[in-house]
Amino acid sequence: MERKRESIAVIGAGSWGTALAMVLADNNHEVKLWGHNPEQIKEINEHHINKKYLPDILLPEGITGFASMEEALFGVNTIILAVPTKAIREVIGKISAIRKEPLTVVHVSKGIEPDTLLRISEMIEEEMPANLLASVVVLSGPSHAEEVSLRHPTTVTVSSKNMAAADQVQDLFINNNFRVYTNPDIVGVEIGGALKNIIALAAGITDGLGYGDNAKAALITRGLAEIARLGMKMGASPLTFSGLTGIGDLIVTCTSVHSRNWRAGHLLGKGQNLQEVLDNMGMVVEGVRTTKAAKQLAVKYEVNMPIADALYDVLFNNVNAKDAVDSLMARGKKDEMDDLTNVLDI
Ligand SMILES: NC(=O)C1=CN([C@@H]2O[C@H](COP(=O)(O)OP(=O)(O)OC[C@H]3O[C@@H](n4cnc5c(N)ncnc54)[C@H](OP(=O)(O)O)[C@@H]3O)[C@@H](O)[C@H]2O)C=CC1
Ligand SMILES: O=C(CO)COP(=O)(O)O
Repeated sequence: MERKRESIAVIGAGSWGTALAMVLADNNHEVKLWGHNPEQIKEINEHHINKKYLPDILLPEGITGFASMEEALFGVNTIILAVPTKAIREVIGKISAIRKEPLTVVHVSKGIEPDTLLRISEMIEEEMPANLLASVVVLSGPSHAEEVSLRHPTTVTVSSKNMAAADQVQDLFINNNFRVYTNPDIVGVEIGGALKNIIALAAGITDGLGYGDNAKAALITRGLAEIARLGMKMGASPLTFSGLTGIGDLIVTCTSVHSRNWRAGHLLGKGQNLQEVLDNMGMVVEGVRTTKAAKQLAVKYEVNMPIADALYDVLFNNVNAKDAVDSLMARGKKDEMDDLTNVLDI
């Protein structure tokens, strides 16, 4: 494929920002990787390694690290925003204070903001002055940074209210290891990506409790049902939940040892408390904060979300993990398609 070389800034030098910077560098783009830790940026520039996040990976020469946001943004029209959800507003604020020209913002984070209940593209639209924001695109799907950095086959989806911008982002990233699809359903893509982390925490918990594949299959399937119920009420297409950002991301996050959400859940299931777990992770566990948002969304949209509710009780109300599983199993009888058919009106 004939590809125009572009200068692109990746904002956030954690696992995902670094892995995506590698994909862009492999595609011959000039990649400016911004991080807020000058020591880490020095290490990236001098040794081509991001020791904390991808310790065994040699970064391509096409990636240059920047600790100055001003320098990172100079001469770029597109940024990849790869920081945890809770840092989005602060980082967009920094960018907006510096930038004079419009930017396309590609966000790759998976979360929902508690209290405002905004999706990430909505947070960006709210935080960034309209004259600086050309388009917001989301890139999401089943994609652990550890495997992307090894150039293992990976598929993701891009979505936007402006699908011409999503098409351009597809062209920036797509290559023979990293296959990028488009989907115009931005609500479904963002909701699926954010809420699968809750189910992955729950799957880690059941694994930690010593339960088996039956329990995990139940969580993935019934988790998808509750994500779809909520997503459809929020305006998503039901079809999106059968795609990469729905069942695809649920499978990878609930079954992979790379998943921080699964790993955190596993430690909880083994008996550690939440603070101990988070202190030991050293990386973002988005599902914890998203569980608070999901609990609020379930109330707002009047959707039944028993797994999210049970997880909320384990995380924030000191409910014992085994007791939470027992209560889920002891609920009243239901039809498998209850609530889904109501929302679909069939
Ligand atoms: N890792 C993965 O495989 C995937 C992750 N994602 C999503 O990408 C997002 C980022 O995750 P990921 O890269 O994995 O997270 P990591 O924990 O690996 O890295 C987070 C990065 O963001 C930086 N950061 C945190 N707070 C701020 C801030 N206020 N200002 C500037 N930088 C900050 C961290 O810096 P410091 O080192 O100083 O803490 C670190 O460099 C999440 O929403 C995640 O769900 C999506 C798909 C795959
Ligand atoms: O979103 C991811 C894979 O698609 C990464 O999941 P974790 O944040 O649980 O590691």
